[in-house]
Amino acid sequence: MKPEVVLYKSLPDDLRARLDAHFTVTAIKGLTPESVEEHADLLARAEGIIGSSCKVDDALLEKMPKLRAASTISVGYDNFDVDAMNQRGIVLMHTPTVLTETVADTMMALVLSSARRVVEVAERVKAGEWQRSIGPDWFGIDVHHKKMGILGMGRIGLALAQRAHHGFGMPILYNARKHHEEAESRFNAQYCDLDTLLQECDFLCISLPLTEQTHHMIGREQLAKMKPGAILINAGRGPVVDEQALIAALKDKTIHAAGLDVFEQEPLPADSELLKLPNVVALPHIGSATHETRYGMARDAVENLIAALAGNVEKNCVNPQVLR
Ligand SMILES: NC(=O)C1=CN([C@@H]2O[C@H](COP(=O)(O)OP(=O)(O)OC[C@H]3O[C@@H](n4cnc5c(N)ncnc54)[C@H](OP(=O)(O)O)[C@@H]3O)[C@@H](O)[C@H]2O)C=CC1
Ligand SMILES: O=CC(=O)O
Repeated sequence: MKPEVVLYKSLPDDLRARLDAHFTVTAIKGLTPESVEEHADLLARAEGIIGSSCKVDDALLEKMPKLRAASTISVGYDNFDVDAMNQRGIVLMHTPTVLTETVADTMMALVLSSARRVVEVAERVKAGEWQRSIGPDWFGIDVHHKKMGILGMGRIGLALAQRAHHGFGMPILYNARKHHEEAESRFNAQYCDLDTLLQECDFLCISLPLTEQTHHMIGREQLAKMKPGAILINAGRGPVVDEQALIAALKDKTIHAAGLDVFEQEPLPADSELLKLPNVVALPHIGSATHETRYGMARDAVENLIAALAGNVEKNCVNPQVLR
C-alpha cells in the first residue's frame, strides 16, 4: 500500500503524476479550518503533506497522528511550528537555492523602481500627464555607486550583493548573525552592527526569515536612525518590519521611500495606508514568481517529499536531526 499524502496546492500535471506514482494523493483546498474539519479522516491517515502558504501548527499536527513528513513549496518556513514537529518526529522539507537568483532579481527591481520612481512616473504617462519635457518633480535618485545595506546575508543576500557590487558598483555593508567570508572576499562586503548599517546605507535591503528574533526588528527606533534619503526594501517577511512605524516614517519623510514585496497581512488590504503613499512600490509577494522558478520549486518539493518519506533527509531538510 502506498502512503497517503495530502496535497494542498495545485501542481503542474507532470509533477502531480510523479507524486501519484509514489503515493495515494488527495488534493484539498488549503488547510483552512473548514477543509481540515471536512477532511478529518484523510488527515488522520496522511503520512505526508505538500503545499504552501498555510499554517501548520500544533493543533493541526494533533489531528495528524501518522504524519511523518511535510514538504513546503517555499524556502521560508515560518508557517510551521518546527518545535512541535521535532517533538512529534516529523521532518520538514523546503526549497532553498532554486529560487535564490529570482528573488535577488526581484529585490534589485524594487531597488531600481523605488529609486527611479518607475511605477509612479509610468502611471503618470498612462494618465496623459507627459505633455512637455519633464522637470525635477519627475526625477529620481541614483542607484549606482550608492551604499547597499543587506540585512540577512544568506543565499538571497549573497545573490543581491553580487548584483549590486558587480552590476552597479555599490559598496556593500551587511549584518547577519555571523560574518560571511564569501561575501567579504567576492564582493568586498563589510560586516557591521545593525545601528551602523542603518546609519550608513542608502538602501536597506531585508532578506531575513521571520523568527521570534526578527519580528519587528525594524521599528520606529531603527527607522529614525536611517538617512532621510534612504530607501527600505523588504522581500524577507512582512512582520520583520513594523508596518505602522514604516507608514509613519514614509509620511513624515524620516526615510525617502520603500519597495515592498511582503507585508504584515497578505494579501495587503486594499485600504492599506501604504497604497496611498506615492513613495511606496508594493508588489504582491512575487519574489520567486516566474514560471521557471515556481516550476523548479514545485519539482523540488515533490522530490523532497519522496526522499523524506523514504527516510532520506540529506538535502533540503529543516530538521534532519529528528531522523537521527
Ligand atoms: N519575497 C519572496 O517571495 C521570498 C522571500 N523569502 C524570504 O527570504 C528569507 C531568506 O531566504 P534565504 O536567503 O534563502 O535564507 P538563508 O537562511 O540563506 O539566509 C537568512 C539570513 O538571515 C540571517 N538571520 C537570521 N536571523 C537573524 C537575526 N536574528 N539577525 C540577523 N540576521 C539573521 C541569517 O544569518 P546567519 O547567516 O548569520 O545565520 C542569514 O544570513 C526566507 O526565509 C523567506 O522568509 C524567500 C524567498 C522568496
Ligand atoms: O516567500 C517565499 C518563500 O519561498 O519563502
